[in-house]
Amino acid sequence: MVAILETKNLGITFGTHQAVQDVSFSVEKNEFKSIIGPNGAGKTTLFNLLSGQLKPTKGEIYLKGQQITGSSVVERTRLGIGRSFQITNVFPNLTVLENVRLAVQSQAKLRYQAFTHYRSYQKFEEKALHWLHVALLDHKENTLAINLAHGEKRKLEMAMLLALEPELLLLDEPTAGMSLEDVPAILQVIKKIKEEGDKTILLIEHKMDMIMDLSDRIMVLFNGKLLAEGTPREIMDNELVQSAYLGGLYDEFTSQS
Ligand SMILES: Nc1ncnc2c1ncn2[C@@H]1O[C@H](COP(=O)(O)OP(=O)(O)OP(=O)(O)O)[C@@H](O)[C@H]1O
Repeated sequence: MVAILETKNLGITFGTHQAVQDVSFSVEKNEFKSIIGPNGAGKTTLFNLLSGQLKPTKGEIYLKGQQITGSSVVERTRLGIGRSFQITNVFPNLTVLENVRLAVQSQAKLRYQAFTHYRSYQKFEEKALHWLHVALLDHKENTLAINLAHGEKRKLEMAMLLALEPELLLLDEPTAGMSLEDVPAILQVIKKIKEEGDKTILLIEHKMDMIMDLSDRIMVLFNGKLLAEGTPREIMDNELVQSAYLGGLYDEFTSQS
């Protein structure tokens, strides 16, 4: 197995607070790995370190064997890291298709320095329609983003992220702020991406049934430290995890299965 992402003793301190401490892990190519942990455990901060929004005060990050610890966000995007945020981030007054086409165009520029002239336009639009299809939004292509329901905006965001063609997807709580009825749709999109089989995915989520359903492996963060790592079953059976974090959620899951 090839590690697409690896961290060694990664850490960051804000003032005296060690938000992430000595976190070492690796993610294999095409693996689906989730990160769980209570509020404030350091999950989003870890993502910020991986995507380059924050620079670590300690440790190293490697992407496909290449050290990227000091690389910028743009450089990491070019190298294949794509990151979603907890908040929706779309152009409200453009249509769904226009939003995704812009992402396709910026990917072309970023990767191939292609000049975006009118002959490329049709190609960009075809690609954009493909990503809308993957994100289960094909029927909404002409809708203004501002008029989409919240769940649909998250799907659009996912389509825009996919349009950047990242090898490694960092998904930060894709169901955040969603109503319960919207959750199955985004879950369906993530499953579809997983089934296509050519993406490595790191997912932060609080919804345990979703985590159990999707993950090959799970990492548990607690007070900025990596408390445990293993298959969903290993994590469920891990007494340290149960006592430190899962509690009621664990009982809820086992009574369902
Ligand atoms: N820029 C910052 N400056 C100071 N403290 C920060 C900063 N970013 C995060 N923190 C602190 O680091 C800790 C970890 O926060 P983080 O947002 O990573 O947790 P989380 O596990 O993602 O939580 P949640 O599940 O609520 O999103 C928290 O105590 C937070 O207050």
